[in-house]
Amino acid sequence: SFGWITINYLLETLVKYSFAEKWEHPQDTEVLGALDLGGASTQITFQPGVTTEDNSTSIFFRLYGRNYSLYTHSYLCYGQTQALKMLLAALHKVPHPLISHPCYPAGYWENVTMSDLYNSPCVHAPSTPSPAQVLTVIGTGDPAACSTAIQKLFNFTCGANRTCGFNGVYQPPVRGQFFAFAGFYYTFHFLNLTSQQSFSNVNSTIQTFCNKSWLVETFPQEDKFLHTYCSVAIYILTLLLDGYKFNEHTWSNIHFSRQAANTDIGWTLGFMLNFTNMIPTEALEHVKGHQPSVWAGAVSFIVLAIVAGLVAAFLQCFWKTK
Ligand SMILES: Nc1ncnc2c1ncn2[C@@H]1O[C@H](COP(=O)(O)OP(=O)(O)O)[C@@H](O)[C@H]1O
Repeated sequence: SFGWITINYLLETLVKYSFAEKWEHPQDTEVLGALDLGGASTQITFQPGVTTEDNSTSIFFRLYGRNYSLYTHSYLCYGQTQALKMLLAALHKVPHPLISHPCYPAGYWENVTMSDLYNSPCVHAPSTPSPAQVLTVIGTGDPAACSTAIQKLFNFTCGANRTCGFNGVYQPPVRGQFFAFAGFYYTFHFLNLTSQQSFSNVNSTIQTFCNKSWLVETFPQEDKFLHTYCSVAIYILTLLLDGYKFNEHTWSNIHFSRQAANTDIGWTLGFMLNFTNMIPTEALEHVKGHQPSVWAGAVSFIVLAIVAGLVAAFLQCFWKTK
């Protein structure tokens, strides 16, 4: 998606706009980083503290008369839908039709067909295709095993003398404040974790939730994502901590948000703002009008001239008739 590039224009503009109520660039403010978790891919963008080593992960642009150089990368297949698919495929012991799933609640089960599971380029289909075969997924509600299984979806090795995100992708150390939205927000909102809770609080809430058995009565509202919240919560922790290398100290720099300045955040809005050129490249010029004293003098002169003209016309008529 275009989002991870344009979201920075959007966030910066909206946040600045909400503070200043003007479309201009206030001085000495930092660019906010953006963390986006979509269905198919996840994106990270921020202004690094060091010059980036790798041009394929850098973007440059001009905004409000200033040049920006950002780090950005999009990890395809690491969006929440595709990541859960990779997890399920990894838990599938071919040709066994039962899959025990540590991230799903104990007591939960569902049927999926082989074609549902292996219909994506993010998972490798088994060598003997049997698309109609039905697989039964059974929840075991085991957060430690869930975490281990999710870790295996990532490759954390990184070449010497460099820093990485994951799968060998170069990434400078995270820096500054971040907005985490879309998939990051949905699950954390459900778990009431969007009000800057401490890292230990977040961890214990997720552990407690993941240990719950499947009792729909506990959550009376209809929610088609209910059975996925534990998997996604643990996936988010793994992605942010082991993937992007946040830690318990930098955790407080992540703001899980749906909105900035009363506007929903998402890649579509960023794309639209970028596409319609609504965000200025150059700084606003302050065009000065007249000084108030000059303006008042000019108005007084015009009023006096009109009055004098009317008086002269009246006198002229008066003398004529006399
Ligand atoms: N209310 C919700 N609760 C939990 N997950 C959701 C909710 N709405 C959407 N999702 C999931 O969040 C992911 C990202 O959503 P979205 O940002 O709309 O997707 P995309 O960027 O792929 O268009 C999708 O995988 C979707 O299944």
